[in-house]
Amino acid sequence: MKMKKYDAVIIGFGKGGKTLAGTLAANGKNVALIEKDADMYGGTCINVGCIPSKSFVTSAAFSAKLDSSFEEKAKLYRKAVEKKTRLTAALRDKNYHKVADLENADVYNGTASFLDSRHVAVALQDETLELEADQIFINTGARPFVPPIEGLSDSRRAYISETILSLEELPKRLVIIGGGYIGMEFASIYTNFGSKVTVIQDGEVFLPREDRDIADAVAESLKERGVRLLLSTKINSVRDEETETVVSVETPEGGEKISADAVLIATGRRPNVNDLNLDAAGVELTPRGAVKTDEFLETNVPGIYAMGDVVGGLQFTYISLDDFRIVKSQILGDKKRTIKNRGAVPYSVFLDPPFSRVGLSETEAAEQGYEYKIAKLPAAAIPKANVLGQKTGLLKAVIDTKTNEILGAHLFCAESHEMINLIKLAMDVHLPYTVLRDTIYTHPTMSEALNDLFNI
Ligand SMILES: Cc1cc2nc3c(=O)[nH]c(=O)nc-3n(C[C@H](O)[C@H](O)[C@H](O)COP(=O)(O)OP(=O)(O)OC[C@H]3O[C@@H](n4cnc5c(N)ncnc54)[C@H](O)[C@@H]3O)c2cc1C
Ligand SMILES: NC(=O)c1ccc[n+]([C@@H]2O[C@H](COP(=O)([O-])OP(=O)(O)OC[C@H]3O[C@@H](n4cnc5c(N)ncnc54)[C@H](O)[C@@H]3O)[C@@H](O)[C@H]2O)c1
Repeated sequence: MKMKKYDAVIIGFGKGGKTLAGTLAANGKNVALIEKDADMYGGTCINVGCIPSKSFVTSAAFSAKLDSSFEEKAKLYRKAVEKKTRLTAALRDKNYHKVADLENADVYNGTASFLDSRHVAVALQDETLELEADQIFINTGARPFVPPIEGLSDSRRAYISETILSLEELPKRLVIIGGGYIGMEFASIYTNFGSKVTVIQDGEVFLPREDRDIADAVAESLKERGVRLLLSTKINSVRDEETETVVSVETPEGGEKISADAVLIATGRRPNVNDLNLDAAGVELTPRGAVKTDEFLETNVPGIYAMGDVVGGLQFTYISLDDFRIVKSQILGDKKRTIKNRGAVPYSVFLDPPFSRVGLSETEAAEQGYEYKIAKLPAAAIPKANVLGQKTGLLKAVIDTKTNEILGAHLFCAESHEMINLIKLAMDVHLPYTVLRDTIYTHPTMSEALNDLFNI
């Protein structure tokens, strides 16, 4: 086996890994970045995750505004797939060159597995290389979990998010298994494209982590847009027939057979550790199968770190990026940034309108014994929401009555994915809510709604 020595080996071309490769190289280190799939340079986000799905969100919202037949919508959908494919190809190329063109960084297209705690084998197409480094970074992401439902893995009409993004024929009837992030976003996307969407959720509570008033507003909006939500529903089997697939379910009201042209599996993503041969390095896993790290993202083996989805925490691109910041702080900086002090982590579910959240819900604030007050505003009261024709929604914030600081916020309204970042910043720097209430915002914008939301 040919051998090569580096200062750092990074396994996986995800957000954390590629950013770290550039930073280490800029700091004079020799770096190897290993990616097993040449169609995945740049990672999940730009190839099969955030970016292509948000390209679909935009195309679908445009399609929803048109008063056209299903056939015309199917044509627009095909164009949306083409647009998404062009976009991801351009980003992939850009991402590849951003690392591969660096003088002291090499990109290898092969599957990496540990030989021991300092050596990694890379299975290239026609040979296997051995790479040695004192620092090794695992950034291998996550892969979809496919539940053991009879007929599901064999169905030729069953897709995961990666593959449905390339399905060129708009399904007339789409069944989505799972009502989490991917389930909700794809339900919103495909209903806007013109599909008849049914979401099947095993749990009895819709959006279980959110306050009921907000979850109810989101569920109501999806139903009004034509999405059928089945809760507490067990799937017995998925069976392909000649022209359709039949999903047999047990709902609280009894058994039902749902016909579909496509079935999307959106039942969570599990850390990608299978190929890594972690035992050889002595790297431990958590009970849920993620790479176990301390708060500085170092594994139990000194010199081996992990970043992103493979760590088993929140699965967002910006968490992978922040993991990079933590690792950078460890190996090049003051060692102060950790997963405990990275601040409030906001999230957005890109529905139409989007739903965004940061910090505590009202239920959590009550459970944790805070004395709090609630600020609420219907989206219909916001001038910009009326301009946009997006009057659906509700904004809610939880405020600590002792400190006047914001404990958390749920924003279900147009542009909430932008607004939530303002609230996150206010929380991180411990601003009293009155600052957001009294500040000048440009007009007409959705952000200016914070003047009114916090006017309590
Ligand atoms: C449909 C969808 C929509 C999403 N939307 C959003 C969103 O809007 N906002 C958001 O923040 N997040 C979103 N996410 C989540 C986000 O994409 C992930 O959290 C993020 O991309 C994870 O990045 P990462 O750095 O952990 O690794 P990844 O980007 O997953 O990269 C890991 C890479 O490692 C490679 N690899 C794996 N094993 C090996 C091996 N043994 N050897 C070599 N290479 C290997 C893989 O091929 C992959 O390219 C979405 C995810 C999906 C699926
Ligand atoms: N906007 C965003 O930031 C965004 C968008 C998409 C995905 N993501 C990331 O991708 C990850 C994966 O998303 P996801 O939606 O696959 O996972 P998820 O964990 O968010 O949701 C999975 C859902 O499937 C349900 N489920 C599981 N097995 C089932 C079964 N047999 N029948 C019916 N329902 C079942 C679960 O109860 C859960 O509600 C998320 O954790 C998220 O971090 C983020």
